[in-house]
Amino acid sequence: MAAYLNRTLSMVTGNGSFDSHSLNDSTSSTGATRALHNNANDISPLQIFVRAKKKINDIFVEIEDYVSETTRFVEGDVPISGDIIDKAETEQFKSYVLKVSGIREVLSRDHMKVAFFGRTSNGKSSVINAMLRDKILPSGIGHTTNCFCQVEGIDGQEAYLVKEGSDEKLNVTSIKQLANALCQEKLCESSLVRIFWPRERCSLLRDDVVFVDSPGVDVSPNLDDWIDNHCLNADVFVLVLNSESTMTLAEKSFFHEVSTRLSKPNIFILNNRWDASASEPEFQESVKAQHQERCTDFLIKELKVSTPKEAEERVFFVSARETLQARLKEQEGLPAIQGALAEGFQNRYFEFQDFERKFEECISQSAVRTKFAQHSSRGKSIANEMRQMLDGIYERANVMHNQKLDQKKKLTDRIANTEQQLMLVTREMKMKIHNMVEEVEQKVAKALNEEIWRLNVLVDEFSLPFHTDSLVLNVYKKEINAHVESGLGSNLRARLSTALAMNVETAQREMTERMTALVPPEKIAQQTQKIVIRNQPFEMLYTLNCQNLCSDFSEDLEFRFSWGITAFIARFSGKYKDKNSKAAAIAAANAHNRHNNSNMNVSQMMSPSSPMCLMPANESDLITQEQLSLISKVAVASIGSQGTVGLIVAGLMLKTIGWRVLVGAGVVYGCVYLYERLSWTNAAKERSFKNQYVKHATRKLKLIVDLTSANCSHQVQQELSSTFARLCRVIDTATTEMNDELKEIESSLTQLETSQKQIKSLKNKANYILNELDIFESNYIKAN
Ligand SMILES: Nc1nc2c(ncn2[C@@H]2O[C@H](COP(=O)(O)OP(=O)(O)OP(=O)(O)O)[C@@H](O)[C@H]2O)c(=O)[nH]1
Repeated sequence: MAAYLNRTLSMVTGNGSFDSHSLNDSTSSTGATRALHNNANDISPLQIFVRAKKKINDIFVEIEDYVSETTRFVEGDVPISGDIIDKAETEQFKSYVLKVSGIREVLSRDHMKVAFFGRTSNGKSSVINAMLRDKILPSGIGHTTNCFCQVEGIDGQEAYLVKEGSDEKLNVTSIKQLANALCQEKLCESSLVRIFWPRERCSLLRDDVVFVDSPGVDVSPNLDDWIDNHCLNADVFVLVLNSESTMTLAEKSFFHEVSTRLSKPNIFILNNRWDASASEPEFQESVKAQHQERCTDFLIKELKVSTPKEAEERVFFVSARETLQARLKEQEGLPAIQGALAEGFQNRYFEFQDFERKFEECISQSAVRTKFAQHSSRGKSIANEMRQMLDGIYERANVMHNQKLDQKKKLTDRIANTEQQLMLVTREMKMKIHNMVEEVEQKVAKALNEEIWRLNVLVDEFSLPFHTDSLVLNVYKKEINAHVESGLGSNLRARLSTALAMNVETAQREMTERMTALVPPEKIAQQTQKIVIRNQPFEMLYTLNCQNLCSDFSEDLEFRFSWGITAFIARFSGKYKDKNSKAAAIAAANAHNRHNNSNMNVSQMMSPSSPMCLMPANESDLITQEQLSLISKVAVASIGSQGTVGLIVAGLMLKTIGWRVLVGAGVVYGCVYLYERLSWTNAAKERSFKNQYVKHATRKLKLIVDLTSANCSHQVQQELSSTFARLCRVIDTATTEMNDELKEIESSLTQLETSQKQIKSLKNKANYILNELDIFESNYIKAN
């Protein structure tokens, strides 16, 4: 301080008078202190706070953008957010938005706060006014300030004040009434009146310093309220003492209270009214030394807030009134020393400036450290927490990415394998169906042939009363047709159906097992409805339709003597008839093979009108029929001439054998005839009818053996093919689903990769912010 005083004293003239021009020069720009300080360090201490505030504010703008971007990302941009980001994390990210906006809010209100305390009339308001170079706060003898008055800067030109709990902007001249203890309108001691003063008018306000004036510590017992309401965020405390007296217990106990509530508060002690010492120069040094010792002891020993070296720099002897007067004159363009100023004004003035310089350094450092260190650390912890959460999200995204890649590979292999296997299984199944169909065809043909061979047994079982009456006979024919049809059907069913159904079911089961093994079980599980083969077991339909088949049956119930000539002719012609029937059967079978139409209705095919039935198999059959008709004619002609021939034969025989033998033979012949005639009863007719029917039905049924077996094999083929087609559809659906799933996985992979890139970029941003805060701390906090 001595060097500083020597330097500044050089501006004072040799005869001890104050050179106001020198002072004016130095204070004309930003004030003497700042000018000196700027020259020395090239930067105002307060500017450190201003720059630090701007810097941390810029960083928090970045943090706010970063937090919003990250929140947007976790809330909406990540398509599979539910899998890699849980709700709690999303909520946590959202909470950072509020936290950062809260910090920015506090940051915008952050300023350097200096609070003035001391007994009434010690000159607190005067000191503030002197520092602000204007008579802003009311001052006067006695108890003037009756509430807390806070002076802060505003950007506009108009000063105004606002009472606590009100938004009304009051004229600043009313501060004289409001804050004055003598005023009618009483405010609570701890209430606050905020005075907004244009920044342009005061450099300290421009640099974000806020001044708080208080009522005298001796006028109120509510010191706790004061500390809670006005001291906790103060960066510097100024204890304004009256140098004409000594520090009181009230002042001491207030600061004791402050130092217990705040860790190492920055306290300056101004021994104000030091101009009074000029009137008693002989005691000046000893009083000063006494005050200095008591003050430093108070800071070092009692409050324990300063080291001895620091305490030396915290105690000043000033005159606020003189400083204010000098500064007001300077602003009016008048010399600062005009008027009656006590001896030693220059020293007191420069000491006031020295106080201001130390105060500026202290408040700037303290505010940067206490306020911005906290913000910086909060910013770091937010960025760190977010980076950690993003690390976790990235890790989960990575795990999921690998899982999806694995799923993609498995699915691709599965699809390729399914397609390949399906081709093989299809070939195998076609072969199996073909073999089975052939087997069924053979079995049915064999069984039907056997049943036809045993047809007489079935016909013999028919027991409806027989009568030759045409009406009764028609009903009889219908019934016997029905009997044969159902009998054949049930016999075939009994012989074939169970084994066939089992074979079909086994084939279907094997088919189902083979096919379903090609796709994942869960895909099959979704389609069980489609896989269920059938509710009822497979049953073969044997379409015989004897009614139509034997509709052309016409019985011959005329009596015929078995030894008569007609019978011989009939027997002879019967050979041709049999031969003809055989040819027709061959023709029908050929026609069936040619058409190979298994769907053709058997009855349709075998109806009398069917060309297949009537048409001979080939030209040679036609010749045979013509020959037959010729033979019949010869036979009839023979019967017609049998009387003449008989007489000739009888004559010849009579001559050669003798008449006795002939008579005997005639009697025997007659007896045989009689016997046959008499035994031609209804039962015999029925037998004859049934025999004829069996022959006819056998012939007809043989014609449809191939067709029926083809029909049956076709049913089996239909059954197995439809099962196979159904299973193919199931596989198709499953493969389509797998392909869709593959597409989904591929799209998820793309999204995950995009998300991972975004997360990486967000992590980098967090690192950038952390780095910015590190630089901020090393530039502004650790450097202080
Ligand atoms: N001689 C002299 N008088 C001073 C000085 N500072 C202030 N005063 C006078 O002391 C009286 C009280 O000054 P204030 O600034 O009102 O004191 P205060 O501590 O704010 O008082 P309250 O507001 O009542 O708490 C006023 O008349 C001032 O002019 C000084 O340095 N020297």
